[in-house]
Amino acid sequence: MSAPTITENTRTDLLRIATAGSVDDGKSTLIGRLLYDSKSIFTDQLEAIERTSAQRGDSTADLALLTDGLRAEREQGITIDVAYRYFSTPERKFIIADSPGHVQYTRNMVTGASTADLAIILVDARKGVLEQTRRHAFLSSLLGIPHLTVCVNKMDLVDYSQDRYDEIVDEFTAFAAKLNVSDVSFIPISALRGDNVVERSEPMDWYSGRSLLGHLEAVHIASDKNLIDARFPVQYVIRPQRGDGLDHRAFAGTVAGGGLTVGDKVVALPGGFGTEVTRIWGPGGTELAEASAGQAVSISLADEIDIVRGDMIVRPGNRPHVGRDLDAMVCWFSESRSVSVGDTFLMLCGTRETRVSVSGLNYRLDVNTLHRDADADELELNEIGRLTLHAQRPMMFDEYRRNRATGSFILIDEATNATVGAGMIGAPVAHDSNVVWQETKVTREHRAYRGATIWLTGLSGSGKSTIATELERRLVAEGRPAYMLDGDNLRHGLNADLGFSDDDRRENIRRTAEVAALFADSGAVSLVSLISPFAAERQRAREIHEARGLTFVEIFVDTPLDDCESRDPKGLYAKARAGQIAQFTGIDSPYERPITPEIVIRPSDGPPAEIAELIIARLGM
Ligand SMILES: Nc1ncnc2c1ncn2[C@@H]1O[C@H](COP(=O)(O)OS(=O)(=O)O)[C@@H](OP(=O)(O)O)[C@H]1O
Ligand SMILES: Nc1ncnc2c1ncn2[C@@H]1O[C@H](COP(=O)(O)OP(=O)(O)O)[C@@H](O)[C@H]1O
Repeated sequence: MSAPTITENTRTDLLRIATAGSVDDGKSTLIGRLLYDSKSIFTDQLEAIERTSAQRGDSTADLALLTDGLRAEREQGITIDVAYRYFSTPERKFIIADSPGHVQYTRNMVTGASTADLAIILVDARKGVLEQTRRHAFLSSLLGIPHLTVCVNKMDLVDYSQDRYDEIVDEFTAFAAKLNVSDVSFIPISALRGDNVVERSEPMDWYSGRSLLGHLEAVHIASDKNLIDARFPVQYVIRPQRGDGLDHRAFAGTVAGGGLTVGDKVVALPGGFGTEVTRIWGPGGTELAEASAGQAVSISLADEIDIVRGDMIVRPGNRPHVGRDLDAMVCWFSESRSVSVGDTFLMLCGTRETRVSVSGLNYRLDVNTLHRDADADELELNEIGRLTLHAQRPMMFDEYRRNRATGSFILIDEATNATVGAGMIGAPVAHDSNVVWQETKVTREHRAYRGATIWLTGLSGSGKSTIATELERRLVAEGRPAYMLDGDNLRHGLNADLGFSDDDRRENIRRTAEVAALFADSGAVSLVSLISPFAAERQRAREIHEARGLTFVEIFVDTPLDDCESRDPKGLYAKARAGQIAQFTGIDSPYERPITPEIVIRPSDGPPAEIAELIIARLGM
């Protein structure tokens, strides 16, 4: 049976709208007007509103009752802070997140707006651009909402004055220039009277643009989505049940970027093992050929890899950052506690949860002036600042501006389980600049042995590990401290978060070089057995040693690819040839041969034991 293909799933038929503004700005009325004039209100609701308005003696239906009714519901159950209203026209479907404008505005706006395509900012024509307007505009830009629509409301109360409107447009434009928003539109409206909401306004014939609804129907959002970076955070692992026809485990989740197609080569992070997508199911179990961002699907993979909730399936050549240190803009929500350096929280980033500690508060931002206060030592309710966080286990993430789903997280108070903050990731952090080198009193002269690093490089199966094992055995037998640092083994622990992309291999080599240098510094002989395919990285490993006065010996285990492949001790070449492992060195990932290694070993040099003898003799150990 052939699976149906979804070629175009950009979901441009749905527009998610966030609204910002306080009750006084007429937000409820505006939403009500949109629903009312686009005939989206259910008749029974409408009758109830007309009844209530009549009871109050109002001459027209008070549309704010539509959303205020929701607010009353909300007050009973504190969990729903953001109300979602749905309506549609023949052009499009709309979801409006109505976040109440009270004291918790940051939380509500962040919660309601984080997936929004467009934010409506309401400005009262009489009051103009207020502190709150700037705050909302800033939050919208921070949240990466691609389109901003400023509705200058209550135009009827300023006699539909074009001058007043132009003044507000100029003032807002001047502020927005400092923000990172690419698309800002302005519409003069009267939500109460319906001017330019759904129908064009007669008294404002000087305005030639679209009505708000016309604008919402027309705004182009297809190109806003990240269709490039395939990201599939695993939410659940579905194990096969007897008789369900599933012969493999399946992994359920929502595609958080790009798309996945049956047959795609993928890797599961942080483990980094490569495999292939074999099947994709949509909701209700329909089999699909592909899935794209926003779709909830389950997938199965060709290999039985150990994947758990919180892991991420991505394409081998396009990976998110994997790391434990990151920099983020954090909005603080908690009334009961502030955040400062040293605090710990649970971080939920996509489906992955880990404990984090705050390792730096770089600055607190004044959202009105955009001034950065670098002296701030905490963030309180509704404040926004840039924090550096250190996670207990590796996190997979993208920069927020690249992917809002994989670039955001929430912070949870471990004691109360309350969500206390939300963050938008700026960048990974390489190291902590506040760390200084701690000198020790024990120098190399005090140690019984001078250490060194013997670095074996070569293709997989070339014999690096076999030779290193022989060397280790001989040296230890002679009482020399020696320790083998094998690529495979390190990848089970220290380097478990790394895969086989060029970047990950570089990091793998860098870390291993650092560890080898520490062992060598302690007086041991580090026996590194790492493919280490890049000349520049091997050179860096050498420099790490030489900078500390440590001996570094590069041994090139020069076994031709054909020999390695016919040995194939782990069956990996066969898998790589069958396309089951991507980026395999020598097959579809490069190996740069060393030009001037200290020693070159060839298969004709004899069995591994003899080779080890030879090396020890050559090095005079
Ligand atoms: N795609 C791909 N390419 C190369 N190797 C792969 C790959 N996937 C898994 N493996 C297994 O991982 C071992 C290599 O790890 P290294 O840390 O030495 O590699 S590297 O230095 O980062 O290039 C290597 O072990 P060795 O055979 O001992 O070298 C393989 O067993
Ligand atoms: N000099 C050699 N001559 C013949 N076979 C070798 C030699 N060195 C290693 N081998 C064999 O080749 C394979 C190499 O595997 P391994 O040492 O794990 O390579 P690598 O370190 O590159 O992963 C082993 O099965 C080993 O017995």
